[in-house]
Amino acid sequence: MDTILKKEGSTVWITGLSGSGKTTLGLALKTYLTSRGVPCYVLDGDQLRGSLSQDLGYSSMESEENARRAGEVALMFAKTGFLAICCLISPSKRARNAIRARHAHLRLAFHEIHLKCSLSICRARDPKGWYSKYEVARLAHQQIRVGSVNLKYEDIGSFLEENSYDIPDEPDLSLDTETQGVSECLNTLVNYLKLS
Ligand SMILES: Nc1ncnc2c1ncn2[C@@H]1O[C@H](COP(=O)(O)OS(=O)(=O)O)[C@@H](OP(=O)(O)O)[C@H]1O
Ligand SMILES: Nc1ncnc2c1ncn2[C@@H]1O[C@H](COP(=O)(O)OP(=O)(O)O)[C@@H](O)[C@H]1O
Repeated sequence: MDTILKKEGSTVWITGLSGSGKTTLGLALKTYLTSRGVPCYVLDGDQLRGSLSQDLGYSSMESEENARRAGEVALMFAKTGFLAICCLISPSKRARNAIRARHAHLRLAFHEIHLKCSLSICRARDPKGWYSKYEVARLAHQQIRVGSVNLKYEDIGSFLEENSYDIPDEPDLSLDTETQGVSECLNTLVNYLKLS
């Protein structure tokens, strides 16, 4: 843990489909780091969408803007020495690369962690009930209301089609949450952070 402690602030960006385990792993990392005195903060897509990004829907452009905002907030935390843990679907490779570039510009480390989990397993997990809600709406040809936003089918994206999520080509770390449990993934992540 010394390596992490000695470092300046940085961002751990956890990306993956809804239900792949971003929040679970992000919170487990926070608990681990906090108990060892490492200052960290979790920025979760679900929470940001009820606050900083409540004006945004889920079209590709709006998701990119959402990621951009989360990236800028992460930078603010990282600049003050925090380890920012971002848990966002962030389906756009372009948006993730732009955030990486912003970090590089400010000489702050950015770790892209991809949670690999197939859409069928995410659907089966359905921790927030979104997949079944969307399926019901799709069958009934209804629009879906999420917070203050009315969603069109073409904007439901990653909930229906795997290819609406850009799989990272070269993530800093890829964790298979389909075959590995939470503690195994956490161990691998912590070991990676200690060495990086
Ligand atoms: N259509 C649609 N697309 C994406 N996400 C949806 C949608 N509808 C609802 N939700 C809920 O909002 C959470 C996604 O927030 P993110 O900020 O991570 O999404 S994104 O990066 O802007 O795509 C996401 O959180 P996670 O399940 O934790 O990934 C969902 O709970
Ligand atoms: N290796 C793993 N890492 C994280 N979550 C896992 C893992 N294996 C199974 N899960 C389960 O998958 C679900 C993921 O839910 P959540 O963390 O809310 O996902 P997301 O934030 O990506 O939508 C949880 O019920 C969690 O217990």
